[in-house]
Amino acid sequence: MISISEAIQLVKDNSSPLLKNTIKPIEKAGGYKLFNDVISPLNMPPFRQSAMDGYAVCLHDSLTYTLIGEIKAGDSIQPSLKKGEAVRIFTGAPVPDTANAVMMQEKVSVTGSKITLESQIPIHHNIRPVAEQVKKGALALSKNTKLTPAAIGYLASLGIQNVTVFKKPTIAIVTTGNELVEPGQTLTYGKIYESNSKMLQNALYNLKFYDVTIHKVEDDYNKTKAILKSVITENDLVIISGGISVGDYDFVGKALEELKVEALFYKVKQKPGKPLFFGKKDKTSIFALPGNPAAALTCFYAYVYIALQKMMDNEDLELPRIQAKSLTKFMKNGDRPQYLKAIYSNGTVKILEGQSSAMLQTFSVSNALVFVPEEINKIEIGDLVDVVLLPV
Ligand SMILES: Nc1nc2c(c(=O)[nH]1)N[C@H]1C(S)=C(S)[C@@H](COP(=O)(O)OP(=O)(O)OC[C@H]3O[C@@H](n4cnc5c(N)ncnc54)[C@H](O)[C@@H]3O)O[C@H]1N2
Ligand code: MOO
Repeated sequence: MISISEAIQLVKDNSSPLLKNTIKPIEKAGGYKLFNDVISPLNMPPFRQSAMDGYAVCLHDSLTYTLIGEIKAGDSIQPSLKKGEAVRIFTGAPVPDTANAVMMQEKVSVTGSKITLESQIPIHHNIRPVAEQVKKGALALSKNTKLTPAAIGYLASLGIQNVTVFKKPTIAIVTTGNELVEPGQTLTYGKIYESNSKMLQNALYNLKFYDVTIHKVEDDYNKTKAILKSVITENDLVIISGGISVGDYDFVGKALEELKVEALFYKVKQKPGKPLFFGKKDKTSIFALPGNPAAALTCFYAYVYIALQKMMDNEDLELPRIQAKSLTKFMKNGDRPQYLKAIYSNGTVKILEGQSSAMLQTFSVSNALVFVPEEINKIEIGDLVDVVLLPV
């Protein structure tokens, strides 16, 4: 059995950026990182734009101008202004080449075809110059930029429809167990509803990993081996739930061994999640999470999360950790470091009742895990404790 820090280090050392690429329509590229520099195909803005609703003028010494027309956003007209002439103009409309400033309408008084400015305005006032944001042929966004909603909008404004991004891992979730029944089916004696696949799939979706398939297998050695063989070949990451402990019907460990998966660790000194397995076969990372639902989800956040961040070449590999004042007392049994379901709020944290690794009720209302190290057995109200913030 290894320590949590050794296990985390092994996950970090044995996970690497995927470096594969894929082309995505920009509306589906949010959260991805650019695989290439994106070069702007046009000047942005493509023409001199009015930044205000008001009057475009050809400046002269007087404050009074003669109105000669109107330009709306979307118009393609190019009236010719002489010194002392003006056109009515609206935000986003093209400013004629012969106009050199725009005055907002609040600062203009109009009498028939004459307008009078409140004060003199500087040249170029309220005109967005051509290519102010980016020039045609210049770097619009550089490789590795994470595509935020703003970045998607920016690419769309440049007329870009598709981008090449770093591919995210293809992920298989495999659940094991004869006792598992699909929600919707009748629950007979001895059976429970299968919940880990939906839980883990949602944890992945929450982190914007959508290339996820779910596979279910009963407690049968040959079937377990067959399914694991195929998902390991076809995916970058395999997350198995259950069947990894020492029972006579826990076939995952034996099947992985038979499939020549390199075991990097099995069993971590922690609660919950002791019988956690991590291994590799060629480039595929394989986690076998304990079947107990809360143990499976805790291990997902503490270990699988790190592998995912490493695969995406992200800098922050672990979930954020802070210290907070405990609002509750807690007594730890045994010497395994423990992750406790908790609610963090504003510098304080409440450790919840019901910490069994079989229970999801408390996890459902948690937004954090309190980490209690090996050497601490007792938490008093007011003690500063380590808190892992969950991405919920
Ligand atoms: N003799 C020992 N027994 C056990 C030990 C041990 O050290 N010695 N460790 C215990 C710990 S700790 C855990 S955690 C579990 C892990 O067991 P497995 O990973 O083999 O998981 P299963 O036995 O398949 O299932 C455990 C539990 O979780 C339920 N489960 C499983 N999969 C699902 C699912 N997809 N959805 C909902 N619930 C699921 C399953 O019915 C069991 O109740 O081993 C202990 N035993
Ligand atoms: O690892 Mo188990 O999760 O302690 O129940």
